[in-house]
Amino acid sequence: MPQPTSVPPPALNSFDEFTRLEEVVLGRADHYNAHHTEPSWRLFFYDNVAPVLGRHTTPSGEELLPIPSQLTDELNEDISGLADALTGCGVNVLRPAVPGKDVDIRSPHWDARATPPLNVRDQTIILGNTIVETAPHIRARIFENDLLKPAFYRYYEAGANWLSMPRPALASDSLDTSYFTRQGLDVSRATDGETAGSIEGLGLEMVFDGAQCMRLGRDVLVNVANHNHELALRWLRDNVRNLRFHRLDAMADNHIDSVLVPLRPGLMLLRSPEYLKYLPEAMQSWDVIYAPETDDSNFPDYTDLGFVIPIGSRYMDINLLSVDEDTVVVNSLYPELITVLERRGFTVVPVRHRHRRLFGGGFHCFTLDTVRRGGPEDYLS
Ligand SMILES: NC(=[NH2+])NCCC[C@H](N)C(=O)O
Repeated sequence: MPQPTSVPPPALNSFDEFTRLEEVVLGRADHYNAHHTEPSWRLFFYDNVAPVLGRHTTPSGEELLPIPSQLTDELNEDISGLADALTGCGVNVLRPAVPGKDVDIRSPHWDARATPPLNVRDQTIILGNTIVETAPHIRARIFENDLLKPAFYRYYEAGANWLSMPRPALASDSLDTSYFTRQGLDVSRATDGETAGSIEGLGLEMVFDGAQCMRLGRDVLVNVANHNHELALRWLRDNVRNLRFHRLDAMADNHIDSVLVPLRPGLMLLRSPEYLKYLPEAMQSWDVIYAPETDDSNFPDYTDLGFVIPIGSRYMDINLLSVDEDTVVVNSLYPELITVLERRGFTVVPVRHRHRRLFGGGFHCFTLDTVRRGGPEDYLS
């Protein structure tokens, strides 16, 4: 009798954001029941949370802000919808391991409630056949990739290369606040009450998230907004020799995937014309779809739920995921964008995603596209 043959895992191959998607890791929100709003978290989300900090801090200085379970349940329901849609498009969907419980972590310098592996785009960049684990900014995320290791070993066994940026200590002086201070903003709402220890002689560290990159074949755009990021760009250039890294000078505080999404060679989705100037010259002549206006009616009303904090902006839904150069998965709660994309000839797969502003991620953030068909093409000449 013929033996059933087990299909070998595919080779890691992901150079861009738009060629045919074959395999993806999709995040999960199990146990996402609190935001630990300690200083590294507040600084990371400062653009969005500064206006509500203070107003929402409890008198006891409690930093663990509970997320109502209804919201996490609804988020998981929407993520299941995304999993089904991707499977329906013929994409193989892998998931991170489940945390199993709430996890409190402690380093020699601080402690934090661990963040579940939801926004898997953030702590890893796939550069061709190389897994690059990045250097977390948020303390609560320092062990997040452990839950992706089953997937990473699967690709490693199949021949992938695997690198990690030096793990930052995230001590009290590690993070650069200059992005905000350059704009004349007071960062004390983020940094006040810091209880982490310091390390003598350690200044600003290499700190960087995968979602600060956009991949375009042999070119990678890299948002550098401060010295933490500057160190990481140098590390990328030194360690990944086969690609060209282009510095985008402070296009955003950190992540750029709710500002810019390349849709196919020569066409990109961009938040607004003011962002064009940050892009490499070759991209400035690309055709652009600007993100259409949306209004508050597309966002849930949380007033009855008591405390919730928006860590994502109203632009989160720019953050779509391409299945191929003609097919995109878009939040059904951004109908204005769906209309524009359909008019441009795209096949849009609508998937509902309600709580994107509370968990800081859209479909691009929730996914790590590990296998796409494209190679190290030159899209910039
Ligand atoms: N990979 C991600 N988590 N991206 C999300 C970027 C969100 C961006 N900071 C905004 O508020 O619009």
